[in-house]
Amino acid sequence: MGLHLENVSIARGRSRILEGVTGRLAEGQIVGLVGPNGTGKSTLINAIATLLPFSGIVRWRGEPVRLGEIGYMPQHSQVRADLTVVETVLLGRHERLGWRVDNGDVDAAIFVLEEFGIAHLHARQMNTLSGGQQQLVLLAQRLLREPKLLLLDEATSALDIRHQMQVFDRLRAYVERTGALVIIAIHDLNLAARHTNTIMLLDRGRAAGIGPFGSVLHEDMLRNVYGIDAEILVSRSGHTVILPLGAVEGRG
Ligand SMILES: Nc1ncnc2c1ncn2[C@@H]1O[C@H](COP(=O)(O)OP(=O)(O)OP(=O)(O)O)[C@@H](O)[C@H]1O
Repeated sequence: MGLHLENVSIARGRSRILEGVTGRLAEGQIVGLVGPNGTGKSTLINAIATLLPFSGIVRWRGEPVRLGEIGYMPQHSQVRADLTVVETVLLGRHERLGWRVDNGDVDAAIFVLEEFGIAHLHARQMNTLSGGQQQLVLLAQRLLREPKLLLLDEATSALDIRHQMQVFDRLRAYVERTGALVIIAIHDLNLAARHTNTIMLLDRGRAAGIGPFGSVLHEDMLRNVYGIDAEILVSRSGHTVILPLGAVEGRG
């Protein structure tokens, strides 16, 4: 059944931030939500997560979204409390844990940390980690919940290239194991081309295209929406690569 969006619109004051966003996103895939700065990606994610009032329809598996049942990681997520890494990951299961944490839960938390290559940090205080390390821990926390709908707002923006690939490999394995739908807002179009199944392109609050990368982000679309001239190449290993050539003159 997946996620169904119909005419999702949001206005703030006089400005329309989302306008008539419509589309169906099937389960069992990674969807890259892309578009230039300020085009409404975070707003759409927040609307799906029920954190913003909107007009239109959002249905997950035919029902309204319930925030407690999905995974959601906002842009610039941080942990301010005085917690260790493993405690932070365990908070992903807080409804289930109550006052008792059993060994099975700790093992599961350590396992997710191992998958992200950061199990060696398990006893560190969160506030002693780098921004990228914190981002990995918070992703591990979201995955420990095993949500069937996972909304990630630029969740790999602080990561080096190896960790970005590691995160997408883990998300891919997670999607294949659980049949979940992962929607990730992302600026790096080459990363999106490599690791997502479907692209949802926003252009000034409207859905300008939904589909496989090549059918949405062709050279004309990059010019019209992003204001860049670019070549789209196929690498020796058969992957799509966007090579930006320059900004189109006269675009703000
Ligand atoms: N609280 C707010 N009040 C008024 N306008 C807002 C508010 N929050 C966001 N906006 C506006 O809504 C538009 C969409 O913002 P949003 O953060 O959703 O874009 P985005 O695509 O996620 O951008 P970025 O890629 O820069 O993170 C922007 O023009 C922004 O200025």
